[in-house]
Amino acid sequence: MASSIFNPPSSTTALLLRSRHPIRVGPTSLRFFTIRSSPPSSRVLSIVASATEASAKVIDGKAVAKQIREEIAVEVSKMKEAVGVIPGLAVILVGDRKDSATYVRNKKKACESVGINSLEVNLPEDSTEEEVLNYISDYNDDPAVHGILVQLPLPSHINERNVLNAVRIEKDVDGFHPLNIGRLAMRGRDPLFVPCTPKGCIELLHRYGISIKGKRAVVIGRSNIVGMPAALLLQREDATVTVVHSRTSNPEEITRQADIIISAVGQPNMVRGSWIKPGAVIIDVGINPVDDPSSSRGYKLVGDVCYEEAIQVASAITPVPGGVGPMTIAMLLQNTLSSAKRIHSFE
Ligand SMILES: Nc1nc(=O)c2c([nH]1)NC[C@@H]1CN(c3ccc(C(=O)N[C@@H](CCC(=O)O)C(=O)O)cc3)C=[N+]21
Repeated sequence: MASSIFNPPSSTTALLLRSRHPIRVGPTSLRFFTIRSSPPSSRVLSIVASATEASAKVIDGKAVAKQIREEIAVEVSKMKEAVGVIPGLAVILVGDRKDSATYVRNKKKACESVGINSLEVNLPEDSTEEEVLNYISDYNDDPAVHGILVQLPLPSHINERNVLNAVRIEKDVDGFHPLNIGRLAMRGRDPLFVPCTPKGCIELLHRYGISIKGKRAVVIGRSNIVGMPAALLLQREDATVTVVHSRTSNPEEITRQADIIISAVGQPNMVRGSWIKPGAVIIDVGINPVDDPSSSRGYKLVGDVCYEEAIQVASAITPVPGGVGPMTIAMLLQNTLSSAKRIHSFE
């Protein structure tokens, strides 16, 4: 799979070309350069004044995800042509949480858009653990299925650990199996799959030419599905990583040292402008519904980071929606394709 560093989608190409250099992570961001290089005439002074209310570059996850889907579609048809195999993703949804149903529908649509087969089973809320395990076992043995995803969260009477352990690691496209996580944590070892959301965060940094090596990174949140694997991935990319969590004293002070911030806590607008070092790059994983009577849905989605404040301080930031969310799904498709390739020894 092509994942070259200077390979942004068409809508961001212009921005990157204009800036000539990739974004510098750290206090010397381009906007300060603009200010210093302005001659001191009164007309220019007003430009300088507005430039100090700088605004960060917006990292367009939706556009990058679209480009990745296009790349995957090409690979899927190549594979079909060469070996007659179509990658297949099986999604297991238990219960009728509205948000989960929406995510599953979006995953299905995304599969269709790139030519991946999607199988879906929607089990009732009161299904037993055994019933869920039986479906997993069938998909484990089904040669048309290359990836299995059990939508989380599961109803509380089902043991998540037993369920995730049951997915064959060769089909664990979520990357949640303990053996995949264990390999991710070890130097000199490689997991078969990297969890989709953290992988999407790193892919955004790569595609925007933001270097990670030697940078100070702070991950806010330590969940098994985002925070912890994001910290492991950043460390594999040679960042110096600190994890800030609910029991951290001075989270603001620690976060302010970061060149790169990945926030995955699920608290709307928790990270304020004062938490951010000027020029830092912010990847906001939070997708938090907050009441909004002016919206037709009655709510809107906001991130963990107070966007209006952050955009004044950071050099680049992902929006919510349109940032990490679409990348999560693109990475799921990528993992499913690479699983099918590996199982059929293609490439
Ligand atoms: N086994 C499992 N794997 C997952 O990957 C998984 C899961 N369970 N459970 C739930 C979370 C959440 N998740 C999202 C994926 C895409 C968007 C997404 O595309 N969001 C859009 C907005 C969508 C909207 O407007 O409602 C965006 O941010 O632009 C959001 C959330 C995957 N998850």
